[in-house]
Amino acid sequence: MPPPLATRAPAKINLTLHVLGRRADGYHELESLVAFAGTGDDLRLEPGPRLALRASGPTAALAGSDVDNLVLKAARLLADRVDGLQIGIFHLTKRLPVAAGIGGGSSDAAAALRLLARLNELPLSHPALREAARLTGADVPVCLEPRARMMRGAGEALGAPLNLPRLFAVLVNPRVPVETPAVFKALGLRPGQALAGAEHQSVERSALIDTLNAARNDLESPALRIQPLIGEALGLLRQTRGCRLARMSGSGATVFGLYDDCEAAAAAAKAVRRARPDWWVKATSLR
Ligand SMILES: C[C@](O)(CO)[C@H](O)COP(=O)(O)OP(=O)(O)OC[C@H]1O[C@@H](n2ccc(N)nc2=O)[C@H](O)[C@@H]1O
Ligand SMILES: Nc1ncnc2c1ncn2[C@@H]1O[C@H](COP(=O)(O)OP(=O)(O)OP(=O)(O)O)[C@@H](O)[C@H]1O
Repeated sequence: MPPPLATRAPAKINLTLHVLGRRADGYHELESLVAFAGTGDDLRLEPGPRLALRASGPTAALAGSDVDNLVLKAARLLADRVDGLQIGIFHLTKRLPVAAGIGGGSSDAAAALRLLARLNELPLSHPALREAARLTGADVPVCLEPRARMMRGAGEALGAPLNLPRLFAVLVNPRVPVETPAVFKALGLRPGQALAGAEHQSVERSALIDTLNAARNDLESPALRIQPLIGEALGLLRQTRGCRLARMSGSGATVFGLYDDCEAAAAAAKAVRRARPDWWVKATSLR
């Protein structure tokens, strides 16, 4: 029996995000340790002659029109590159907050490519798949095989998968969208300009949280200027018992807190929810 054509599109978390500078083409050169959460969207593919998307779930309406969905963009880019590609109708269950720095759209697009690869018996290393991922968006290549790893360049240069210890986390999003281009713009780099103090850092497995504490997210302060609720979310996490690190993911507004065990993460999520019942708050694990 063929394997079921369904997959999870997990949230992407930038445990670190160092901006090295801005390239001549306007994109920023990054160095980011990326991990994936136990929470995410779900995608299913029903094979058929027509490419289409049916989106449902609590945040589906926020993701914009189906024709502009990154799931279809990725599928079209792959169909343009592989003769006779078998396609079908995608069913997306959308739960992740949108424009939230946790790569929801990117992970959905990567999930679509994984399902098309499975249906067409293409390896994930297939050049057409890699190219379709890269052209869909900067975060899509790292989401193609969602395992913790270093991401460099504009997102296209990926390190080998890392066996990180499981991290217990709370994700908090104040339910305000933050647009990625605006945050990069607020960083204020000219094309060709390096970010002062930018240096390469290697990440060791041991004492991972201490290592993470020595790193940072360079998009945090420009994003905070655009959306001050990010600061409130960070402040709330820092007040929770046992919070070892609180930081923003990607270009925001989602922030994450790290804890030593899942009980501490669950208690912290409860405390944040009590303070802000209107926010999206999720206790999860990252790896
Ligand atoms: C901030 C991160 O989430 C970190 O993982 C990603 O770099 C952003 O990935 P993404 O949302 O998939 O980005 P894209 O949709 O490809 O690009 C959105 C916009 O972000 C800016 N952008 C993105 C990635 C990058 N390395 N440099 C950039 O300057 C560009 O202005 C681009 O027009
Ligand atoms: N499947 C999708 N899910 C969410 N947003 C989508 C999707 N397809 C297209 N979009 C559009 O993409 C934009 C970015 O949404 P997304 O949730 O991927 O942002 P993000 O989490 O900030 O991404 P990143 O962390 O990669 O910067 C939104 O403006 C949204 O309208």
